[in-house]
Amino acid sequence: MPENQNPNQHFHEPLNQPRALRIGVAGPVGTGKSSILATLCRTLAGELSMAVVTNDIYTDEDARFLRSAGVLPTERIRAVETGACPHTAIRDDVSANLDAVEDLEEAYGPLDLVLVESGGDNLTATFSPALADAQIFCIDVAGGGDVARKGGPGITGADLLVVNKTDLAPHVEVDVAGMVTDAEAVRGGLPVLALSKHDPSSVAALADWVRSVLARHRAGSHVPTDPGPMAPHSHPHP
Ligand SMILES: Nc1nc2c(ncn2[C@@H]2O[C@H](COP(=O)(O)OP(=O)(O)OP(=O)(O)O)[C@@H](O)[C@H]2O)c(=O)[nH]1
Repeated sequence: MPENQNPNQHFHEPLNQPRALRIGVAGPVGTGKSSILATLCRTLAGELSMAVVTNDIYTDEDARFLRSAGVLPTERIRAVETGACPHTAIRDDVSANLDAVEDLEEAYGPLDLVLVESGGDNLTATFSPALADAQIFCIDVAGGGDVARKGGPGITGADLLVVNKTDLAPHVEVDVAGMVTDAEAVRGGLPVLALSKHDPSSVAALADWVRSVLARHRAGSHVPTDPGPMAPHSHPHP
């Protein structure tokens, strides 16, 4: 083993199979990222071979939620405990996540689709294009109607922006159409989807978006883009 090599890091032989499409799902705490993964698994697992990687700072709670939801065979759901700012594991040093994705591909491949959920964070987290071929950024109406105007790389540059929990809009006095218009104004033509897990037509639109990215990935015409770096931040070091 070369000097300086991390003994815990696995090394993967190149797989003799097409690589799965990797879609990252990021967004602030509680906006519905795990629910989006569960919805996509329920909708697409009958037609696609899928796996999931979750990121939590201290626990494997999101993975346990998805396992208990019964949306995929439990062994296809892996948890990465980031043990640090969740930005780090999806952006600065993606090796633990890449390990998890490649382990799943080795064990259950060929896979069509791997979904990677970021740890809940503020508005600034984005995936490195080295980890995610495409990324969904999720905000929700419960965060208030002005969230879409606040910007940040996920809102302005993610491949898809989801405005989630639209069924709650009347209860929190938010105008969903206005929120979507605000978001579209800062996204330069990139798509915005108003979603509720209780609204089948919006769920179908989400699944169709995934199918369209997968078709481009398979055709070799999908190019991962970087929504841009997160805002400057620092980590306290004990
Ligand atoms: N009414 C409604 N509730 C939703 C919807 N999507 C998610 N929720 C609820 O919102 C809460 C948070 O959802 P999660 O999917 O756990 O959110 P998350 O972003 O993964 O949360 P963290 O991993 O803690 O950041 C749960 O109580 C969900 O049931 C929706 O479309 N409508």
